[in-house]
Amino acid sequence: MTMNPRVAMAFSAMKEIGLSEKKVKPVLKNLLRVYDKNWELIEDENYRVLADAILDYQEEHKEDVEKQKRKKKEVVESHEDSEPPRLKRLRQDCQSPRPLVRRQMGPNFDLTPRVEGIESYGQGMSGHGALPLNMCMLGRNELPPYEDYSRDETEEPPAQLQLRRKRSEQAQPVSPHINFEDRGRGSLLAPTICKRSEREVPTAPIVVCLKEPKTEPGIEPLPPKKNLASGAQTKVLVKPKTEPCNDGFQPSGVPAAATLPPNPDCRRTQGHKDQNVSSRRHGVEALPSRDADAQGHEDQNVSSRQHGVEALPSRDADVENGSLRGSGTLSKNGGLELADVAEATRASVELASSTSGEVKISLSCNYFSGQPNFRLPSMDEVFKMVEDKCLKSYKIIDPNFSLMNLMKEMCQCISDRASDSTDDNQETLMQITPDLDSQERSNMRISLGATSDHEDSILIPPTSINRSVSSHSSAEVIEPHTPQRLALNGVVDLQGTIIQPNEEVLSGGGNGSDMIVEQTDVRSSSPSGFICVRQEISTPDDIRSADDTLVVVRPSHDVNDISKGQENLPISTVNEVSSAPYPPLFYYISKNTIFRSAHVNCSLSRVGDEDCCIGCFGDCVSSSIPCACARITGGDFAYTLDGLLKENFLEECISVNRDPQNHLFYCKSCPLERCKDGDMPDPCKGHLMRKFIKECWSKCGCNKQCGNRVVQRGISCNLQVFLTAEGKGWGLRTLMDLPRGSFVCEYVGEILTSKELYERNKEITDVDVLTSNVLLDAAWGSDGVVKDKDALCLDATFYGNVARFINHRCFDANLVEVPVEVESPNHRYYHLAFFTTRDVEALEELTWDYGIDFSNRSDSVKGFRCFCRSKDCRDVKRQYI
Ligand SMILES: C[S@@+](CC[C@H](N)C(=O)[O-])C[C@H]1O[C@@H](n2cnc3c(N)ncnc32)[C@H](O)[C@@H]1O
Repeated sequence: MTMNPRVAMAFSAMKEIGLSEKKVKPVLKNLLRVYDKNWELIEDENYRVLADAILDYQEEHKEDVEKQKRKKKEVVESHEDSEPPRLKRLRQDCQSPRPLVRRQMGPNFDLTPRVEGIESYGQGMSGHGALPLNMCMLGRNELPPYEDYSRDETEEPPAQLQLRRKRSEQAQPVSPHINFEDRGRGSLLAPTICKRSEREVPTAPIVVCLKEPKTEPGIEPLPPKKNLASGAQTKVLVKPKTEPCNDGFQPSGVPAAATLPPNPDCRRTQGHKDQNVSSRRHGVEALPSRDADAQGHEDQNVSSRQHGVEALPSRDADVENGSLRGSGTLSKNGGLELADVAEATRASVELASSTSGEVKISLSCNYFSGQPNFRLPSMDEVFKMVEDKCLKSYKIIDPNFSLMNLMKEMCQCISDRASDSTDDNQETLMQITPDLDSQERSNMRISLGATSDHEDSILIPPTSINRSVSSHSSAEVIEPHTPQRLALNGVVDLQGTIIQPNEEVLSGGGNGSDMIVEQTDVRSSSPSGFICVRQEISTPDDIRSADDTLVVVRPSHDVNDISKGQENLPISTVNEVSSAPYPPLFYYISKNTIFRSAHVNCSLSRVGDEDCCIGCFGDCVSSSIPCACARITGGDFAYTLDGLLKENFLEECISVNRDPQNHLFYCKSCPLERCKDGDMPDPCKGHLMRKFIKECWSKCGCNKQCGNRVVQRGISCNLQVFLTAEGKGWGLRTLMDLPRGSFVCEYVGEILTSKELYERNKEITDVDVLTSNVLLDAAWGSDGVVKDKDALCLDATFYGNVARFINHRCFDANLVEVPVEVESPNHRYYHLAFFTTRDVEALEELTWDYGIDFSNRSDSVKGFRCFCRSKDCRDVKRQYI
């Protein structure tokens, strides 16, 4: 049914002053009824009457329920003898549209009914001729019994409704906190909280008391429009009648004479009572609840207070305990059109908070109309239960143990931790930052919850976010950024074998135009409108949000040092080519990190005497007799005294790359093939046999400056990440001349088993994110079947170092990768180190040969179109075949 535009306008006007449709609707309906659909009166002064009525209703809710009940009871008792109980048939047949109210309005207007013949009831009660009867919150069938007094239209109405203006004739600002001043004498806008028997007693006509609104600080007065007061003296105001209310709302179609069910508010009040009492014991102040139905939330708030908790402003919270059930009953039995709260399903309570309130723990209950008995229990009850459980389960015997204190402490710890910028362990914290596209907007914020007031950026420990932050929790907000396809869609082993999770063809290269850029706009897909973030993008699960959208959150880059101080030298980032901002975000790590199941046993106990040089002292390389650590390299160290790779060693490494066919071995049962889940794995495609370096390490007697400790000392040349002009995307270059055989950097990433990587890539491929991984297979084939747990890979897609920027160059790349054992003597796990294959000049790009076979369609298409410009480019050759 289309909404009456005037109703819509009224809703909209009220919305502007913060009154929800749900609150406006019942009051408006009753006003329309009372004012005989005289919209002008309602619309006058920017809906002042309506606003007043609503706000007074809310205010009235704060009244003590018992007091009202007592009053009502008194009224009932005082009238019981004089009035027949003929109240049930009210508006059933719409036959009594008599003017019941004399419309009057003066400068001091009253909307006070004068009940002819029964005037004494009201006057006796209030002194203003008003009876303590709520009109505005009554449903249609709750209209007061005066309608039962069949009267002729021409007769004097049984009551007069007079708007009584108390203090001034001027229009007043509408405040959300206007009080009725005559609440004590039973103003009409209070919710009906009465028993069924009370309602069935004949009572006096409707009384609507409007009083001067008070101006709340900070609320601008509404501009005086048509002055209600000045022109009001002759205005006909109110005529409650028994017609079906067809004022734009959905008709109920239910006979109005039905006996009213118990008012939901009664239950609500009761429902909250326990909670209130309970909460007070904890002695904390409650926040004002924005939309909360005054009484209901008052209770809730009180409840919260006692736990040191504040009741959250809950959008739906004005339908709280029991009210859902109550409204349903009303609708069913009484056809109460106003009871449209069945869909309201949420209640939120803040449980604990840090001292300054920036960190809070809140409880949110979702329930549905299908759970009519849903009632938020007393928090004390709950806390007691949990504490008892804790005592039972965890044997916490300290009688002072308090869950509330625990939660408070937790909030405080988070707060302290989050704001402790000098923390040494800062790397374990996550900095929520803007994407680099919007780096200038550096004050990106995290909002802990959609309604959080605290929007300052904070650091959050990864573990606290991993998996827990989703669209549902309305957690941190971060601008969506553009995860870029990083490298190869598959694992490139050192020979060029690629683990291909599937045969999907990926296009694009490393440049701005060809590179496939994945736009992950989580905002658009997040139900809450917030962007979901994950801190650890370490598993396929982790990179998906609750709504199954890829969520990529990485820390921001420091353009002056992409390593953020983790390397010996700062590594700057420059873009001299385009307006594209900075590289895709990732976690910079300078050391390999085990993802989950990778079996990397680096314990000292596994390093036998034959694998270290306990007896050495100082610098092993300068010693006349090479130590045990040189055994693997044929009794001679791979490094020169200057720390460069020796010529012959380097040549061998290069030739393995350039002439792979002569350096291949084949697994009996290749873990790469096994991990693809096939019952009949394909035969091994071959792996390169490489030459290893073994560096001295902790169990060795030499010192840190020993010449056989090159890779483990880390980067020692000036490097820079830059945007290539050839369309390869970001690349790495040296800022200084490097002699041939210089160590440049190691390939650092997460260590995964090949199975894990396969699964990850499969998952990532599903969402079109390219990966950047290498296979640590340099020693495979040497001793039979490689166990799955030993088939290790490095993945720098999410966690990596500067090597993830090294682009591919066919054949004559200026870097070569060399397996280097440091901690582990068993060849399964090693470091992959890059050395220069020739002298490299400052500002030259550093490249290595990924070993991709561009002639193998399935390999090359998953990689990229090569822009290496090598005269031996395999991709170019393929095109000319
Ligand atoms: C390990 S990443 C290198 C860094 C990458 N350019 C970046 O911007 O992050 C590998 C990716 O760079 C691009 N790339 C590397 N070498 C390339 C080449 N010779 N030609 C074209 N694209 C290349 C490809 O997109 C490849 O998937």
